Amino acid sequence: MDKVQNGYVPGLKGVPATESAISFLDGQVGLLTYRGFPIVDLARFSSFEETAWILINGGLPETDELARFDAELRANRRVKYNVRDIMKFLPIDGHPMEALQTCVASLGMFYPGQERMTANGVNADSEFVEQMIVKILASMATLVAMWEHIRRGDDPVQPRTDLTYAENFLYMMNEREPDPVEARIMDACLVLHAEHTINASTFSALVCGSTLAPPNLVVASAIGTLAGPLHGGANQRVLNMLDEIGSVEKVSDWLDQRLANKQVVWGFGHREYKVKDPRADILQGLLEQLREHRSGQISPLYEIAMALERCAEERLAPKGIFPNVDFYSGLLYEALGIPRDQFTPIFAISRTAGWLAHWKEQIANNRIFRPTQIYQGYEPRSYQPMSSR
Ligand SMILES: CC(=O)SCCNC(=O)CCNC(=O)[C@H](O)C(C)(C)COP(=O)(O)OP(=O)(O)OC[C@H]1O[C@@H](n2cnc3c(N)ncnc32)[C@H](O)[C@@H]1OP(=O)(O)O
Ligand SMILES: O=C([O-])CC(=O)C(=O)O
Repeated sequence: MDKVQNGYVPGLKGVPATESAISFLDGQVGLLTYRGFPIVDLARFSSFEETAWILINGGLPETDELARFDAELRANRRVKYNVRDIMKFLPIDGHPMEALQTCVASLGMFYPGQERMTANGVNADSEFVEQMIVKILASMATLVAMWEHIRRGDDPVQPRTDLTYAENFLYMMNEREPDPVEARIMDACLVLHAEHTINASTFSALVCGSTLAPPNLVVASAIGTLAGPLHGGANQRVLNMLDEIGSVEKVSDWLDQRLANKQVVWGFGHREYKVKDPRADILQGLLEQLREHRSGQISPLYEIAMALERCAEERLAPKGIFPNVDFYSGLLYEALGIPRDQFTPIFAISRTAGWLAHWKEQIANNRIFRPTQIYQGYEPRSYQPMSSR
């Protein structure tokens, strides 16, 4: 039961935090649209580049608009050598989300221009906004792949400009040109994770953006929020959980035990959806596509995941708890050769499009976020110096 006292709603459940025209979801029927376009169509027919453009600019691009945006993204894939040097100082066993946050936070020092945010009394100059959107979005994949090589003690693989965003990411991660079917699957994953109304990390981005902080720090703040296991960090935990279950036969007992211990099942449940997340369905479809492409060869963990979903039909579905976007994504990433602790950074690459779209929307009509609280502490009381306590 959700407590509402004196207007305070824990977790701000159901409380509107902003007005936005970027995405819409209906959690009763499992509908998600970006700028009005259904996610099913975007995942099938669009690309990450076009989806990012749609989110940031509001509608479908003309051919030349998309070509220009794509060319700018390609041209901005390289990051300064100094960013690489920062990575070299980070502990190799640190979580990639921490490495990513550190490096994204540093970008503003290498690409300055913060003073332009408040130029001439307006909240931002549009050229700076567009430049930073491209710079940050283009850098994300490079930073994630760069950390993968640096932590292994290898030289990073330089980005290529002749590949799409998704192809280039897989190329930089795996040091080989990706199979076209695999690249298309990665592209669809990036589309699917790009935006999701006012989730926790986007809210974090909005709060940070509302202070007119620079966009690299807006994204860094969102990365920190996405990292938690109740949010984007669940995708990594799903795979570890499937490993722990071990086999299809053990699923039912494992789930009983888990629920009896009042532990959450990773990759299940959502604040907004009371049906299966539409993206989980699409991701499962992509897993099927990959299985067919590989002549039936896919991780045995996929069978365990499907068995868990079947068991949860009886035990969690009646409470409105279904697989969310994090449930099937990791199985795809693992099949594409990506280490588990890089699953959430991939989510961050994609969600950067949504974060920056919200940042742009926020600063165009800004008011600093400054909510209030219900004070539960002491009445004013007298301070005793240490000597008289
Ligand atoms: C990209 C994303 O962020 S998608 C979400 C990724 N996160 C996860 O997969 C982590 C597991 N899921 C969860 O912890 C939750 O479902 C959240 C954080 C996503 C949503 O949280 P809330 O909207 O606050 O729901 P809340 O935690 O209040 O759950 C309501 C009830 O469902 C139960 N519940 C919710 N999710 C789960 C779950 N995954 N497993 C078991 N029980 C669950 C809660 O225990 C609670 O039960 P109760 O009413 O008996 O106390
Ligand atoms: O909307 C949320 O609460 C979580 C989220 O970001 C998503 O599901 O993509």
